[in-house]
Formats: sequence, C-alpha cells, structure tokens
Amino acid sequence: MASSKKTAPPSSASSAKAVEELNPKTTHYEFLGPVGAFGFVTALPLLVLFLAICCNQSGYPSTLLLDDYKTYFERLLSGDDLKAMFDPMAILVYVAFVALQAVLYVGLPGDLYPGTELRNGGRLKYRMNGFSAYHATLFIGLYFLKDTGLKPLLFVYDHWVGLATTSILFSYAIALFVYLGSFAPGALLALGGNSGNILYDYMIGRELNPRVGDFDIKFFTELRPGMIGWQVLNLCFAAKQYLDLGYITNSMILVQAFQTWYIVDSLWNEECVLTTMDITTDGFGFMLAFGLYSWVPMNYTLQARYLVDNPRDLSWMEFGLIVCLNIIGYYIFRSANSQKNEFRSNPNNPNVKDLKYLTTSKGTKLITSSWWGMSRHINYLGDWLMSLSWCLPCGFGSVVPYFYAIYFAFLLLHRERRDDHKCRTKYGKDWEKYCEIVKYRIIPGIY
Ligand SMILES: NC(=O)C1=CN([C@@H]2O[C@H](COP(=O)(O)OP(=O)(O)OC[C@H]3O[C@@H](n4cnc5c(N)ncnc54)[C@H](OP(=O)(O)O)[C@@H]3O)[C@@H](O)[C@H]2O)C=CC1
Ligand SMILES: CC(C)=CCC[C@@H](C)[C@H]1CC=C2C3=C(CC[C@@]21C)[C@@]1(C)CC[C@H](O)C(C)(C)[C@@H]1CC3
Repeated sequence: MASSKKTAPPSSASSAKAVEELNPKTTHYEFLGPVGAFGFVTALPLLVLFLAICCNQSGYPSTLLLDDYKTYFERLLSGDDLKAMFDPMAILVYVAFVALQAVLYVGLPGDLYPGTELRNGGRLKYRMNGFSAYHATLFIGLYFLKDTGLKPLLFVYDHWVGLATTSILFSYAIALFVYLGSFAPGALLALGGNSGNILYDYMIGRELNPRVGDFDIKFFTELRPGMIGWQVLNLCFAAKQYLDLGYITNSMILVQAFQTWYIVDSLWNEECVLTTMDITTDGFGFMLAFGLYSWVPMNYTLQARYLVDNPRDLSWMEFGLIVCLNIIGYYIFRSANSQKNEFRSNPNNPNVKDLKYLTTSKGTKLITSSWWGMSRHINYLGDWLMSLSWCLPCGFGSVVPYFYAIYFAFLLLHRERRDDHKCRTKYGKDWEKYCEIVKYRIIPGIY
C-alpha cells in the first residue's frame, strides 16, 4: 500500500534484516489468539445482526441469553429476515455516506498535526478537519431535507437490517484490503499484529498506519464513519419518534443531547485521538474496521432506537439525576484526557506545569498527581459513568438499551489490562515504580 513511511524497502540481506528488526514477529497473543480472532470475526457481526433483527416494534428480548438466540436463528432460517439483510438501497446509501466522508476528509481545509513518534523515527501528519466534516454533513443533510421534510429520514429505521448487514460486509472488505496492503515493502507493522497467523493478524490489524497516498485509513475511520454516522443515525431515530408521536419525549432529548455532546466533543478534540492506543499502538484490521464501520453506528444508537419503539417520559427528578451523572462523568473524562494531552504536548503549559511526574528511562514522563494520581485510568471511569447515563433514560423494561454500558465495562476492563501490558513492556521497572505510586487501576480506592 502506498504510504509515507520512512522505512526503506529492503535491497539486500542486511537491509532485510534491518526491516525484520523494525518489524519483529509478534510473540504474545491477545484476545485468546487465533481462536479468539475466529470468535471475534464471526460472533460479533452475528451479535450486531441479532440486535438489528430481534429488536423492533414487536419487542425487545428481556435478556441477551441463549433462548433469545434460538428465536433469532429460527427467524433467520425462516427466510424473511434474510431478504431484509440483502438490501441494494441500503448498500447504496451506506457506501454513499462513507464516500461523502472520504470526500470531506480529503477536500476540507484543516491544520496538519504531527502524530507521536513512530518506531522508525518518523512522524506522520494528520489533517484535522473532522469538526468541519461533521458540520458539512449536517448542512448537506438539511439542504436535501428542505423540500421534503423529515420523511426521507425514516429510511434508516425501515432499512435497519440492510444497513447493519452492509456495514458488516464493508468492514470485512476494508480489513481485507488493508491486510493485503500490509505486505507492500516498507510497511511499518503493529508490534502486536505480525504473528504470521493470517486470521489473527487480519483481526488485530497488521499494518500500523495504512495509507493510500496521504489518505490515512485508520485516522479517517476513527472518527468519521463511526462518530458522524452515529450522529446521523441518532437524528433519524429522533425524526422517526417525532413523526410517530408528534413530539419528542424528554428521554429521547436526553439521549440525543448526551450523545451529540460526546460526538461533538470527540471531533472538537480530534487531535486527542493521536495519543490513543488505537492510533499509537494497534494496527488497523478487522477489530477497528468493524468497530467503527459497524459496531459504533449500529450498537451505540441502540438507546435512540429503543426509545422509538418504547417511548417514555421521565419525571423531572429522574431527568435531573441523570443529567448530574452525565455531567460528573463528562467532567472526569474530559479533564483527565485533556490534562494528559496538554502535559504530553507541552509540560510547561501553565495548566499542567505544577503536576508531579516520574521521568522514565525512555525519556517519557508519567503524571503521578491530580487526575492521573488518583488511578491509572481515571478517564475510563468518567467515560463509563457517561455510558450509564445514556442508558438510564430508557428505564428498566429491557436489558437491550443497557447493552452499551455492559459491553463498555468489559471493553474498558480489558483495555486497561492491554494498556498495562503495553506500558510494562515499554517502561519495565519504571512502570512498576509508577504503579507503586498510583495504586489503583480505574476506580480510586476500589479497583
Ligand atoms: N466510547 C468508546 O467506545 C471508547 C472510548 N474510549 C476512550 O478513549 C480514551 C482514550 O483511551 P486509551 O487510548 O485506551 O487510553 P489513554 O488515553 O488512557 O492512554 C493510555 C496511554 O497514555 C500514556 N499514559 C499512561 N499513564 C500515563 C500517565 N500517568 N501520564 C502520562 N501518560 C500516561 C501511555 O502511553 P505512552 O506509551 O505514550 O506513555 C498509555 O499507553 C479514554 O477516555 C477512553 O475512555 C476508549 C475505548 C472505547
Ligand atoms: C467489541 C469491538 C467491536 C471492539 C472494537 C472497539 C472499538 C469499538 C473502540 C476501540 C476504541 C475506540 C475509541 C472510540 C470509539 C470506539 C472504539 C473505536 C472513540 C473514537 C470514541 C470517542 C472518544 O472521544 C475517543 C476519541 C476518545 C475514542 C477513542 C477510542
């Protein structure tokens, strides 16, 4: 795959050895290795389809257990849902949306930010125009709706199963494309994605920063199809509720407001993505492709979809408590993430210059006071509290709208372990010293 990496293609045995040193074989498997990878590429897409097919006006399963799955497979085998899955209009709309995002990414102006330093000593540049792409998408949408009213937005609700299927197939295809591209000479591979096992590397991501020319596929995917797609789908569900009821319930308003805030925040702080594990450490493979082309837009919109089928009004007391929970979660999440980002980009910044820190033998500084002195991933706690506040407006009629908070708890617990492993390998004794100072993993005083 054409890319702007600094690694030269091998021209002799010695340079081949140098490339091998730069891209060492992966010896440690995550996610239970190839078996886990098989589970990931099969079970999670089936789960997306399960949530798409089994949750609709005719009811939401009360649990997510085996009995529900039996009904699901029976329905699939009966053939009706199979027809809904292969939906040419849904394919067209989905692909047009992703293409629009790609055009906006390439065409809109934006500052160029350097990423963190790569293993080969290089630094890639990233164009920050996600926030303008978000607005451009909404303006284009409004322009098309000005003569038609909200009716075209019902497409999303009516073609949900087709859209879910398309998003899954798209993820398989893009992951295959980057997997094959990772064999181009000079590609910088992810340290965790070069095991030699095809399925595992395909799932975890083999190449660190796949690019076509200047088009960075991972960075593009991280915020645009997933986050902007999530916003568009949410708005379509709000429109559906409005057209059904003639008004929007206060529970729907909360879900829309909280999630819009989260999406806008991530696009406004787009440069913060450059220091996340996804960009600095993980390769781009099926996990991230599926996560952002399918899982985020299809599953993070579950609350809004649930409220279309099960509208409910909250008391002012419930409303107020949920808003407080969201504000607390957001405050922790944003202040912690921004503190680390400011400190890492300029430790002399007046906001962070008084923080205590530990200097590692690698030269990197680890903050040991303020947010990052309370626990090693206090940002995860804030993020999870927010996730809970998105589910609570749906009440307690079904476990389905809580899917996000439940899955997210597992994701964050597992992600913390992955990050701990990465930092232990990278910093060795310094990381142990840091863990003695900052004892808790996520929840101060508890875990
Ligand atoms: N909504 C969603 O679905 C998801 C949201 N998220 C959110 O994304 C955000 C980013 O998460 P993630 O990338 O996992 O992790 P972090 O932003 O916490 O970054 C971890 C990295 O930060 C550096 N670091 C660790 N401790 C310190 C310290 N004390 N001082 C300075 N730097 C430190 C290390 O990198 P280095 O090698 O540079 O030292 C470490 O690998 C989180 O808020 C998380 O909640 C994450 C996953 C899913
Ligand atoms: C089970 C499964 C499909 C796993 C894939 C995980 C992905 C869905 C998540 C891994 C890390 C993510 C991040 C965000 C979205 C979800 C994924 C891709 C994120 C873009 C959400 C918005 C935040 O502000 C963020 C930018 C910090 C965040 C980065 C990590």
